[in-house]
Amino acid sequence: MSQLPDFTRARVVVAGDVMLDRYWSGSASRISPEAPVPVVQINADRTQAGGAANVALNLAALGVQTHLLGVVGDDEPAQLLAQRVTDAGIDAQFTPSPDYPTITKLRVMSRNQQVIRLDFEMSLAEPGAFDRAAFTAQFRAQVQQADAVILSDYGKGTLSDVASLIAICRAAGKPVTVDPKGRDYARYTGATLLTPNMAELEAVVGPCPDEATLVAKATQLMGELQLFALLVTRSEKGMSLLRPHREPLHLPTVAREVYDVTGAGDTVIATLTAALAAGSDLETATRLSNLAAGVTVGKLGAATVTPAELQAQLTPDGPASSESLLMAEDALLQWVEARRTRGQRIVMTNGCFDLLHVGHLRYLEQARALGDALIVAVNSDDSVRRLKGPTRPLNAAADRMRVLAGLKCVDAVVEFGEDTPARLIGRVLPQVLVKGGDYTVEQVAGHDVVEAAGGQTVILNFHDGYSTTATIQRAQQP
Ligand SMILES: Nc1ncnc2c1ncn2[C@@H]1O[C@H](COP(=O)(O)OP(=O)(O)O)[C@@H](O)[C@H]1O
Ligand SMILES: O=P(O)(O)OC[C@@H](O)[C@H]1O[C@@H](OP(=O)(O)O)[C@@H](O)[C@@H](O)[C@@H]1O
Repeated sequence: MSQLPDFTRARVVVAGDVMLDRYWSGSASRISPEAPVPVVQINADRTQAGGAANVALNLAALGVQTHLLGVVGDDEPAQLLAQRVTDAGIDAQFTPSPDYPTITKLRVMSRNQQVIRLDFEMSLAEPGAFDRAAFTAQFRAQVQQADAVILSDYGKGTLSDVASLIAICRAAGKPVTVDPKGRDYARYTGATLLTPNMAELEAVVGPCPDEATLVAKATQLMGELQLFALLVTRSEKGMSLLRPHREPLHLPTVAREVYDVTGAGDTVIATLTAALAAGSDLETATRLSNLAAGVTVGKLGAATVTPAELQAQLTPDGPASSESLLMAEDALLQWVEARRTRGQRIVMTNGCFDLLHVGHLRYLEQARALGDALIVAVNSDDSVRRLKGPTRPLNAAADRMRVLAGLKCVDAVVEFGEDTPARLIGRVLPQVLVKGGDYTVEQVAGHDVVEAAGGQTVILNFHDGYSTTATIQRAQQP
């Protein structure tokens, strides 16, 4: 997939805890004479839509026809919030709650850092906080015209009868994604998909110290709640998509720089649901949401992502210098992820490539033809010495890799230090793993993990008469 779905044809309803994010900023150059606290001299007051309203902003920034339902007080923050969402082209219906404040998060900032956050809120779960029947009636009406629904639960009480809202979506046959809160997940039974972050999930299923435990516990929860899927967002570890009877899909983060992670979860659920509503399949929608989160964490405050920014993540940069094909392992994983998201088939092979000869070239060209991008993993100098003896390699790893990177058929080059690249292959999980004809499939390091993940191992024909060792021997003859 190299094109984005057409988000403008999607119509999505967001219901949940809307809030106003307020930022008071100024310099902090002295400590108060009254108490050991910094004095911030405020010179800027900025407001932004937050919580469920930030989810709506993220949808609108993608071009989605967005309808927002929430509860606000009778106060200045309510007016500011209404202004922010209307400016973004969102159709908002706010149910009044005159005796309660509009939920407001006031951050006092200095040098782009929070000095303190002040929350103004009272639980909207209390009976009589707002006209719940009117809210539900508006929700029901909006759902009928929607392609998909998002329930953005920050535990403030707007969604305290979330089970009946999910039932409305199900009866209307509309997908409903939920950003959950609290410990009682039974109330989300029957939702299409939940997007807890790690802390939210662990609060419900207990500690998940490793990926296997996470998958086991999340899979059990998914079954109990009869979900279609569960997407666990894992901060700097990316995200994991779980579906019944399917292998988990673990996506590493693609963030190039991380500045402020506030609201990344809002971006995830908005992008994922927008893509589903625009006709993408769940795996593509998840990959897009991961790319979008990678963009948003590079921005200050709760932020949004435009289709142009998302498209830039999908579009390869212009002609790269061959040096840029030399990658460290983590950079390679991000590179792989971006290509997978574009639907590319990744091919991987490995070797020492000490003296490159035409047999190598033919085999690498054939390997490249099996997919859309070829990664070559190269043994480090120590690894070559262990395999081939103390006189090898003739060329240092940096030079061997640089020569490979100059070949037209090679798209990425990475070094590995172990005797075999099995661990690295297990991280990359190429769709096609290739070796030359001097191996059988069973002898190819990493073939088992690649095949378990649905990939294939290919042994290419051996080109007789070409070998580095034979070339060295010829050169040594008097
Ligand atoms: N520190 C980080 N480094 C890189 N990516 C991050 C980081 N924090 C969040 N992300 C991205 O944002 C997504 C959502 O963030 P997460 O912290 O898991 O959820 P939430 O914002 O709901 O607490 C992650 O899946 C990841 O793609
Ligand atoms: O839950 P509390 O802390 O009371 O309130 C929510 C806030 O922490 C912030 O949570 C963020 O989302 P993420 O949770 O970072 O995705 C965004 O929605 C902000 O707009 C919002 O102010």
